[in-house]
Amino acid sequence: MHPEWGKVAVFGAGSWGTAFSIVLADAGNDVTIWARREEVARAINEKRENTDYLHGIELPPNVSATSDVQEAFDQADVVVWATPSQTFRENLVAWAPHLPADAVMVSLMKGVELSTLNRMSQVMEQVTGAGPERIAVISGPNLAKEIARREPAAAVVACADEQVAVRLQRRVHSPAFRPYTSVDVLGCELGGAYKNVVGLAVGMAVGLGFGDNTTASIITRGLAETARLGMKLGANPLTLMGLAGLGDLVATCSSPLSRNRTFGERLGRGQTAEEIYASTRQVAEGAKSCASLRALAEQSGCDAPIAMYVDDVVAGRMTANEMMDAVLARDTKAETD
Ligand SMILES: NC(=O)C1=CN([C@@H]2O[C@H](COP(=O)(O)OP(=O)(O)OC[C@H]3O[C@@H](n4cnc5c(N)ncnc54)[C@H](O)[C@@H]3O)[C@@H](O)[C@H]2O)C=CC1
Ligand SMILES: O=C(CO)COP(=O)(O)O
Repeated sequence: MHPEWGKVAVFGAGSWGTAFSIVLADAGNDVTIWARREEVARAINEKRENTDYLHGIELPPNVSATSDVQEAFDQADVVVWATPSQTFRENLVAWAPHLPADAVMVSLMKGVELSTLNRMSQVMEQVTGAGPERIAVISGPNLAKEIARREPAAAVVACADEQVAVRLQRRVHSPAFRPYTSVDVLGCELGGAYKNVVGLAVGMAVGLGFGDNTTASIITRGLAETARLGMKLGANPLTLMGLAGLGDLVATCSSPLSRNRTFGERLGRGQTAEEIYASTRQVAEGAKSCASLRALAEQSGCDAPIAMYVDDVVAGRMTANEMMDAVLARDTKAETD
């Protein structure tokens, strides 16, 4: 390990927390993963594998795991959050008293809290009282399985303090993972949450049997919708054209590995959200964030038909087929309105 670096604590031993630990380890960090279940921590330490979430991937020797919060934080100067967004606040309230005072916190999560419409950086700020120089986001086209196989990929490291972003960039730059810096935390978070909702809509189109014209149209209008809300909220539109916006949108909407796209595909084939939830324990953030992004758009006076209709389908108020008809029947307008 680098002589000036502390340890990195990764909270969440799901697919992304585990895959990102490989990036961190390959970049030269000592990593401790906090796992909610002790047997997952034990499997990581003894079998060098997270059999539940990343089967068949051998973890590097500088990754260990624990289910003890204090042990996970010990010696950490960077803390990475990789749990589902909707339960993050209650988790963080429990973890915050043990958080090392100067540690920089990094969110890998891609969702907007339903009860408050807050982004994860806002939750971090509210619960821990940390300033913007200790709050960062890493986001991009990063499907966990591909990252775990060390397939080349890039992402954005965003922090309001550019020097902190540059320091974090060094901590996550591995031979297969190329990070770019940004100061646009809001844009990165919005891009990450919105692409999941658009991924659901694309999945529905695929499930209904439609082809590439349909999916390309949804991706493009999804990006327009993301940019419309993003600009209203103060994001840099170029962020939404970058890796945390367009890049992630393309990866999610094109890949059968995406849980959001798969969730949408099953809705398109006529399953209900409840049936899908009952058959998987993996998180599809868009199924919840469609409602928060819809509400955020309504609050901002922004037209957001994709978030609105996806929310209606997930909530069972409309079928995927009815959604496609409704989208096409909307009043016509100029493309750039
Ligand atoms: N899987 C991927 O390819 C990527 C995922 N993300 C984001 O990372 C975040 C985590 O996703 P994944 O790791 O993929 O999810 P996952 O479903 O694979 O794993 C979630 C992890 O959180 C834990 N967990 C679930 N509920 C919890 C609770 N109430 N309290 C504490 N821990 C809890 C689970 O035990 C599991 O370890 C999400 O916001 C997702 O959008 C971001 C980039 C890539
Ligand atoms: O965020 C991701 C890829 O960047 C993962 O997407 P899913 O959550 O849809 O699998």
